[in-house]
Amino acid sequence: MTAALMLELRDLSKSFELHHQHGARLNVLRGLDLRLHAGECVVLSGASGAGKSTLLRVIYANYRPSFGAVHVRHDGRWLDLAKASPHEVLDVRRRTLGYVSQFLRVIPRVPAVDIVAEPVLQTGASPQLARQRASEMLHRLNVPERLWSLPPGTFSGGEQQRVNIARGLIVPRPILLLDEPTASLDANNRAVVAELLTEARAAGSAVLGIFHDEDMRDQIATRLFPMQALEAA
Ligand SMILES: Nc1ncnc2c1ncn2[C@@H]1O[C@H](COP(=O)(O)OP(=O)(O)OP(=O)(O)O)[C@@H](O)[C@H]1O
Repeated sequence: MTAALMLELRDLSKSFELHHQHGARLNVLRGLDLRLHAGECVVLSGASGAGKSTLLRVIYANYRPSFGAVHVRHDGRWLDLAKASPHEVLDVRRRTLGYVSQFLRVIPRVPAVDIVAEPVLQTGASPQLARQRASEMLHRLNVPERLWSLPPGTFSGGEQQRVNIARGLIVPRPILLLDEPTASLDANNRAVVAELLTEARAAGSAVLGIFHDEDMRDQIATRLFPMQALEAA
């Protein structure tokens, strides 16, 4: 049986208008096509500045593409995020499309365990169950228990990153976008993340990510998607 197509980019282009340079345009993505299936892990490769993060932000609808389509399978039907309403984008983000970046958005005074538990609460689960699931994730990612009840503002870079990954992976998502989520992790914790991603794929998630670490790439990528910087117009 062939795996379900989950995401399809068609003829996607993105350029930025540089307001400080008399409206010059910077072309970052041009005519890009990509298909992502359930259970795959496609890793974006290419030099710094090739547009890898921009591509993930366009898919997550942080940036609107200049041209082309971002078709996402949402609730069994196809939706073009390039044309979707803000309400539809929020619904897709809540139930279909997860995004884990390098940085945790710290909310003052909210303990780590509650930051991780929040996506579970949003599914309608009880606070007890959400906290239990959050504790399991934090434990798995080797975040010391003494930190769970503290807000992560003062945590180390790697500790914050692990809280961020725990939050990003705690609820299974049909499509997962990962922008270097393991950049500050040691080899042990990278291996845990690789394991969590393998489990997510086995459960049917389609993964698209940026990983500069070669070991990590070798462990998780089912395919590479090479990208190249374009010349400025
Ligand atoms: N909001 C923006 N406004 C203007 N230019 C931007 C914007 N976002 C990205 N760029 C430019 O787009 C190009 C691609 O950036 P991007 O961050 O996508 O590259 P990348 O491949 O992810 O690089 P790296 O591996 O260094 O993170 C860069 O030249 C960057 O300056």
